[in-house]
Amino acid sequence: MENNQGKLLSTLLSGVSSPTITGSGDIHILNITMDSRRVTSGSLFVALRGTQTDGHQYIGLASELGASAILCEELPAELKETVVYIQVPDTAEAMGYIASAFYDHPSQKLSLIGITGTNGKTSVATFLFQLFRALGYRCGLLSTVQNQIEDEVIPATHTTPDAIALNALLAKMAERGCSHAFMEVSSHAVVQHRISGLHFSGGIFTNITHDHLDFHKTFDNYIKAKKGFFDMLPKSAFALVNIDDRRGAVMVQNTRAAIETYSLQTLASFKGKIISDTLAGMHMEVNNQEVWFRVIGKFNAYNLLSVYGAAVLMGENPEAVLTELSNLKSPPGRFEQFHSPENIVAIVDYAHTPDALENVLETITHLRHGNETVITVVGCGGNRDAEKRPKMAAIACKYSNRVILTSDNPRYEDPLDILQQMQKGIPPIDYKKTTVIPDRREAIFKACSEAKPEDIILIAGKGHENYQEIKGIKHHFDDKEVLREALEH
Ligand SMILES: CC(=O)N[C@H]1[C@@H](OP(=O)(O)OP(=O)(O)OC[C@H]2O[C@@H](n3ccc(=O)[nH]c3=O)[C@H](O)[C@@H]2O)O[C@H](CO)[C@@H](O)[C@@H]1O[C@H](C)C(=O)N[C@@H](C)C(=O)N[C@H](CCC(=O)O)C(=O)O
Ligand SMILES: Nc1ncnc2c1ncn2[C@@H]1O[C@H](COP(=O)(O)OP(=O)(O)OP(=O)(O)O)[C@@H](O)[C@H]1O
Ligand SMILES: N[C@H](CCC[C@H](N)C(=O)O)C(=O)O
Ligand SMILES: [Mg+2]
Repeated sequence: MENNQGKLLSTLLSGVSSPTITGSGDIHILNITMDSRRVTSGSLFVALRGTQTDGHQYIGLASELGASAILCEELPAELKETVVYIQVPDTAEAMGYIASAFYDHPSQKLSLIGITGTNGKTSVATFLFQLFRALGYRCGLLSTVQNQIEDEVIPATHTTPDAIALNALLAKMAERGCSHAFMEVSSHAVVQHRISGLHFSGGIFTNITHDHLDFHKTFDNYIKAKKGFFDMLPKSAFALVNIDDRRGAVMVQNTRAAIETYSLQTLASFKGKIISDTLAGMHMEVNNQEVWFRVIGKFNAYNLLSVYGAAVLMGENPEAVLTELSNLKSPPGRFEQFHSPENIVAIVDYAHTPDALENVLETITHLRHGNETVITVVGCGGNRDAEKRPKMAAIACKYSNRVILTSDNPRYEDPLDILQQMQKGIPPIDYKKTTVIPDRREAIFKACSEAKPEDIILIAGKGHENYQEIKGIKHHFDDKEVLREALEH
């Protein structure tokens, strides 16, 4: 751990392949940071090439602020005698190994399970965390909604934190006696080497569909990013993949880990079948054993199956696992249901990709008894993959009787531009059922005022989020809060 004496630089570099050191490795590093604004005396400053700027520009500043060592890809023109420079081909990758060493390799002290895929990461990680706690283990969780060490909640800023924050959190978990940690592995995290140097006991692949092409540019790159996680798994780990997803096999093509599969459609190590699915619960067969779950929807059948598989692969008793799983509730903002006194059903869900929206709406379609009206309120995030905008509007129309298009974190874009791009996906025949209400609160109120008893409202895209991000400022906004108010109105 970080202490007054710090860590010997040469020890920190032991996992880094062929670093070129200018100066002596025999100095003590008190902390590591990739942000010059956080450099203090005795820091190791890591120069990262980012999307907005290049950390190499801040090397001079970092040494003025007291950095005793600099990790970089290119040496600065002027070297300071009092500073040690370590040159590596990829600073982001090296930072993973250094962060791990700085915190005494916490991932080796726990059973660390990573979950990757376009949708379902938070759900699976949270279910695993809840399950293993129920089975009596001390556990940690790293997720989009929040990080958690046993009962202590630590706010999350990313789905997968940067390598330094990540190792610091894992170290805290190990220190508190956690035996297990469950974390989401985003595709950004793989590409940016946030997970380099970590020791995983297992990896889970949920699915891959359209998202984040603003960052990865092509679908192929996005697949490669996710596959990168399985490529790095050690031989001792398991790689549990959803083989109903067409890319499931590709994910584990080059992995050294033991390949295991789950499926609702075909033979697999963990095979499930949905017997019935209603608002009250889901009845399934899991490896020939019948079980009733509180969480519902086909997508959750996949999530539960992967959780069951992972737990069994970690040596847990299958029956005990199913008993505990059947009691679990959905994580915050994942198909969360609200029932008004007049019996209007409203669902808040974090579906913010075409695939997630389609899954949720298909689930709702299955749950309908007959003449209920389905009203969907949905928007798309600003400064994010624009290709999903018309697709999500089209999907909302396909499955709903009424669609209200609204704003979802416009960030630095004009909300009306985003809405116009969404509208391009609406087939002319559906124009009549669609309304555009940029103000999300108004949109939710409108949906609730139109709904009659038994109708189903879906509020999609923000789930657990408690803000609306506009021009760099996060204004308090909570779909659930507004919904409760609107339903009582
Ligand atoms: C696109 C992306 O992933 N960006 C992340 C990245 O920032 P960046 O590459 O833009 O960094 P930059 O601003 O160019 O700066 C480059 C370097 O210079 C340094 N710098 C900069 C200024 C200065 O004065 N001094 C200085 O040293 C910065 O600290 C940085 O190390 O590195 C930062 C530090 O780790 C992250 O906070 C930031 O996440 C931003 C906020 C973000 O929105 N990320 C999203 C897209 C993201 O990561 N999402 C995934 C998946 C979400 C999902 O589940 O779907 C996630 O894991 O959360
Ligand atoms: N296995 C699944 N397959 C498809 N859709 C799913 C699955 N699980 C959940 N979903 C849908 O996707 C939404 C997001 O789920 P979840 O938060 O678990 O995904 P995530 O992968 O963590 O997303 P993010 O990339 O934002 O972190 C849910 O609200 C639900 O609509
Ligand atoms: N982690 C995802 C979440 C998107 C959620 C949606 N509400 C949005 O803001 O687009 C992202 O940052 O792309
Ligand atoms: Mg998530």
